Amino acid sequence: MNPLLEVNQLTGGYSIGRPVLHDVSFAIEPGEMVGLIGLNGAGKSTTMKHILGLLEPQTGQIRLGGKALDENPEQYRASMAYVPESPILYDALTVREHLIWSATAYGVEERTYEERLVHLAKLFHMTPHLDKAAQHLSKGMRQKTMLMSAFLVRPPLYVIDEPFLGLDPLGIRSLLTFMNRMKEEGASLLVSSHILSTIEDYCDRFVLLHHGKVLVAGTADELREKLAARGGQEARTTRLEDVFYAWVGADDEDGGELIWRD
Ligand SMILES: Nc1ncnc2c1ncn2[C@@H]1O[C@H](COP(=O)(O)OP(=O)(O)OP(=O)(O)O)[C@@H](O)[C@H]1O
Repeated sequence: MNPLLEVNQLTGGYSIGRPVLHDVSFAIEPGEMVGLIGLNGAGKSTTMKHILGLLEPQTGQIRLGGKALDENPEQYRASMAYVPESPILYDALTVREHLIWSATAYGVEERTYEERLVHLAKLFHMTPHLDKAAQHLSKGMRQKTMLMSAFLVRPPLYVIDEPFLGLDPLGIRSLLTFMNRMKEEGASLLVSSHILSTIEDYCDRFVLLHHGKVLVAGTADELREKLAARGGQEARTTRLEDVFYAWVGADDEDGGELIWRD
């Protein structure tokens, strides 16, 4: 199967000569959910901005459906929906108006829009809030509005940055349920999070970023094996989150450059 998204030896960031990302490579197959994991400042959002085309690679390439952004910008952009870390909403527009705007921008037919709207509003417990202006929404409701706008569209790829912050436990469960459903229907998802334990059971694979480099990538079992092979035998039984953060935390204390060796 051809990957839907290919990030190939990406070096990039905000200014030439001072890259934030160094030689980052990973791919996502159709129907796969991949967790992009790392500490604050590891480069997760920067990687996503490159995938969206908001930043240009200094070296390396990104392909979506086999094509780079400049080969077919319209198709590239229409093939993904993005949920940013901090909700970006128009204060004066209601939740419903945001959803209509999103459906229109992506060409979702009216009947399909209505069906999806009812389902998503129910799932995220937003039915009573659909006609509230964004400025009157709570933080979690703002986040849910962004998520619903993305999920209305049903693109091949979802890029979701820190989706769990601000959501209550019911919201987190609704989101995980829906992401799983999208995955089963063949969509691909790239989800960044610090909270590895929340997505450990949902992601097919993980890409662990540290100081802008891919430290290690693979399934949860593969990561455990690799970590255990480094001498941490407890990695076979401990939660992946504890193993990973103990490891990168120790690296930061040493001030050393941690490089994964297979
Ligand atoms: N707009 C920007 N201009 C210049 N540097 C930036 C900008 N945004 C982020 N950076 C830098 O890029 C590096 C990676 O930041 P990034 O936001 O990608 O990390 P992250 O893994 O998403 O972190 P967090 O978990 O805190 O959201 C950091 O050193 C940060 O200071």
